[in-house]
Amino acid sequence: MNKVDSPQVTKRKTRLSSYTPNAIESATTTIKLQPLTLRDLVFGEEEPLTYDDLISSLPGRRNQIFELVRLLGPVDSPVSPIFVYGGASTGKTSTILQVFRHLNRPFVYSSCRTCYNARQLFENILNQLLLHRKSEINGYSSAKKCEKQADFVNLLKEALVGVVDSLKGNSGKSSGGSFNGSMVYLIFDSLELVRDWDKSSTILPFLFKLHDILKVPDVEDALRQILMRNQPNPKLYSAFLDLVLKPFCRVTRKLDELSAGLSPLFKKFCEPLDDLEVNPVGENKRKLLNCLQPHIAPAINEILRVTTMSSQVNMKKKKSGASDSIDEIEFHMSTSAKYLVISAFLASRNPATLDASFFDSTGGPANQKKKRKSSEKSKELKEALEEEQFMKGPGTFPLERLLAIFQCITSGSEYPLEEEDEEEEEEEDKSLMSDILLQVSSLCSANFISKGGSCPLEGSTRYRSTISEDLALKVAKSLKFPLAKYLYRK
Ligand SMILES: Nc1ncnc2c1ncn2[C@@H]1O[C@H](COP(=O)(O)OP(=O)(O)OP(=O)(O)O)[C@@H](O)[C@H]1O
Repeated sequence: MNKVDSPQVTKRKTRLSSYTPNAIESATTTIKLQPLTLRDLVFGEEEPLTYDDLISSLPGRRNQIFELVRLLGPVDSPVSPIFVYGGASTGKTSTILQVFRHLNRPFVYSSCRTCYNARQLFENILNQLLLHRKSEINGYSSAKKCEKQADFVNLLKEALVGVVDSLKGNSGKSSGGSFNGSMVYLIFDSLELVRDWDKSSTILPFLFKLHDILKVPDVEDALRQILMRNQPNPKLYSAFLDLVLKPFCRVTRKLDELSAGLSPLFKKFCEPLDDLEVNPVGENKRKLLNCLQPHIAPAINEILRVTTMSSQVNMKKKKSGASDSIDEIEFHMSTSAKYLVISAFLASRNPATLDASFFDSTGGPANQKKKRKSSEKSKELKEALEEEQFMKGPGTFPLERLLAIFQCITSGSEYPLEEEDEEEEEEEDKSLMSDILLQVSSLCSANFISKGGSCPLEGSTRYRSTISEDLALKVAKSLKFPLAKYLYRK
């Protein structure tokens, strides 16, 4: 590691300390000392990087840095969503975070690797915007409970307005120093992982549309004017739009979709009326709303279904692409490589402290009954681990742990590597262990396992499984390996 890299790693940790698993304890200490401030919305506490330092901190990324800075534009200028993609560990995250450090602009960073469901992702973003950190004091609870997209939009708007006002009020100054602009950028890392946990396939299109959805108040007036054109009963239609335009605009701003969705709903709205030229106000308007209410949600759902249909088709295509590759695994991946994939998955998913309880001396799953008998203490341990696992997401592990799990699950006579006679099996075992590093390296290249930076304390490289539970279960099924028995469940 060269001299430029070392400070970079330290500084990145400072900015992201509240999201990285290892920093939970130090984060707790920090809360007691200092509440979060607006200054925590910019990268770290150190001085911003100069452009030259930025370029030299990321060799080979000059063009990408230049392009990113260009796309982000001058301070406080509107920016369309930017999608950054590229091979694993090619510096996407580092480049983006370092660019923000250089620009010294406020941002919120959430990784879909550590936030592995919609609720965690939404709450993580809101926590940062509301300068809220989970801690012992607040019982590790989030600032807001939020699971649904519609709730998230409302809470996000509220939080953004608050932050932007504060940023403006601070005129870029805070106790920790200055920062540029009064705009907050939302950065989503490892977005591709959303496909693994969002079975409804609505989160990705939603996130890509978030930029538009948040602009709703600006465009609502324009949409209203367009929709009002040629309406025979403008007062009635205007009253109707008062009730429905806002919730509909959260789902789509496309005129064709809006007109198609609003038209049948307007008919329902008119049903109880004898006189269509009426201007419903007060009690009358409330009565009409009550009649309309049961029809609003289904109509919005229908629009949502239509707007996400095309994305779903794309997703399905991608998914079928993925299942093709799963089928390919059936044919092209060796038995030992499959076991390695499963071992890595278990190492990432299960807390290391529970390894002993999952594997007995013969490599089989440990006796579950024995585990259940073990009293209050193990219950507490389980709860603590559950919390820990929840905070961490898929964990990293050293090579030794991977090999230990691999050995355990392959040495059990119940699940032999191949159906061979004993002598051949021994030979196979030897050659397996000798080329295992090669196989791990191949799995890293194929992106089944990702290789993280080395831990400065341990000095050894750490790995992480990148596959979803679905894929792990499919690989396990092909080996007739009972993966579920080895998985730590909440
Ligand atoms: N061009 C580069 N210069 C210096 N360090 C780099 C460069 N590219 C990657 N790295 C280092 O490699 C490691 C992985 O980088 P990073 O996490 O930014 O990659 P990524 O593309 O975001 O990875 P992933 O695909 O897993 O999301 C980091 O330690 C980072 O500092």
